[in-house]
Amino acid sequence: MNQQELLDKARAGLANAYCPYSKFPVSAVLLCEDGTIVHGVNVENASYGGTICAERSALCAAVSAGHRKFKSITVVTNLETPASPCGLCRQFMVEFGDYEVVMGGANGTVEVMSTYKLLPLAFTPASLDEFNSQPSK
Ligand SMILES: O=c1ccn([C@H]2C[C@H](O)[C@@H](CO)O2)c(=O)[nH]1
Repeated sequence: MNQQELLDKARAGLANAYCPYSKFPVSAVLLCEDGTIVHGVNVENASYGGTICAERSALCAAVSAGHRKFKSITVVTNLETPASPCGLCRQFMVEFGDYEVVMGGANGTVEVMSTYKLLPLAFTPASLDEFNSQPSK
């Protein structure tokens, strides 16, 4: 599946976003290593704090279905220029390694980064592995 097809799928998903409070739909599409596509949208909550972003929504759906390796995540909003994932989503994304983050704007602009580039000096599972292998632990 090429970049444009993923962007189109993500854009189609915007209609499913549940965002009655912010009215800011976000849609994400994960391309899993085996080619499976998993969608996610932001799901807001009357408590506000219970809101889950589209990126984390997609990752939770993918992991729940048994996927842990990803080639890319494609994120779109209705902003003209590409919006980039929030800090919490960056941490959530990097948990599963280094893969492409494709951000698409409504004006057709596309920005491509990676999970590692979006979160420099990230705290990752490797940090805990290092700790657990310390003899002094
Ligand atoms: O990376 C982000 C940033 C924000 N949102 C959602 C959360 C909320 O529903 C709305 C406004 O912040 O956008 C996402 O889905 N992903």
